[in-house]
Amino acid sequence: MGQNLLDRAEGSQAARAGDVALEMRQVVRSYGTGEARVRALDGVDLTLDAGSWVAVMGPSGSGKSTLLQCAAGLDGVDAGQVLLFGEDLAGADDRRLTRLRRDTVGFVFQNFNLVASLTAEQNVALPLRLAGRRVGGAEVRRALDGVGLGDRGRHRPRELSGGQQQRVAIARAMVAKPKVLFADEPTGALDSTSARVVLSLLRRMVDGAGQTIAMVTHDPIAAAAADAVVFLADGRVVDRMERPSARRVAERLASLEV
Ligand SMILES: Nc1ncnc2c1ncn2[C@@H]1O[C@H](COP(=O)(O)OP(=O)(O)OP(=O)(O)O)[C@@H](O)[C@H]1O
Repeated sequence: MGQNLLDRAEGSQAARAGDVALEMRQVVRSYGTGEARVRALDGVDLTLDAGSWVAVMGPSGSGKSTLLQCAAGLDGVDAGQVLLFGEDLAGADDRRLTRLRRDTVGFVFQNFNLVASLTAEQNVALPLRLAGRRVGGAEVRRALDGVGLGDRGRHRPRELSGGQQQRVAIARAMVAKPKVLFADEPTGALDSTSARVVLSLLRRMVDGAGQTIAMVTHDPIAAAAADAVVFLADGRVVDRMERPSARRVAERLASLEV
């Protein structure tokens, strides 16, 4: 990671207006070989402004999860460029990528990915501990307070509802103050009430803390909570909708799925 990116990652997570958080240029990512070769991403161009929230939608197999993995530096690309705050991930060695993942990006997954044997507080503190940082109890409790779970810090995941577990996962992602949060189906396993709570937490991160979110979802209602929706089909961006409504998103998605 370049010093420029490190400086910013270590400073405030709030981005400056006009910054571009993520830029993908003609990104290609294939899997398999020979007959079985699949172009999961087939020339993706995508720009994500800092301080904005973009949902990624598309039919099953259209490349949504692959896009998120490549954008976050969890997976490499075959061709094209991925720039996070202007820094080309392809040019980053393993050490730089590790620091980038630790300092600049956060993740939230559909199945929460909490450690079953740890309490909510320990789960929230884990990424910082693994990164060798001292973690204050107050910092962890503030993060849990922020997602409305200040009284559940000593509970283990199995003692929490799905919605509460996802809120712990959000607190865990946010305690490191990432500039960009990548969320893969964050409401996919939740009932509609819990989903609404999670979506309002994500909105607060964007509006309150100036963070940037890229979120894969199948749910038009979740997508409508974002500032814009990008539609993928066959590994390409085929449309982008600003200020989406659930109805318009559902209609556009249906037209891609036929
Ligand atoms: N590790 C892999 N090995 C081989 N093929 C893969 C791998 N990961 C993804 N693919 C293929 O790449 C394409 C895109 O997959 P991806 O998971 O990104 O789609 P998606 O839009 O997220 O799908 P879904 O909505 O079903 O989760 C699919 O054809 C998939 O089969």
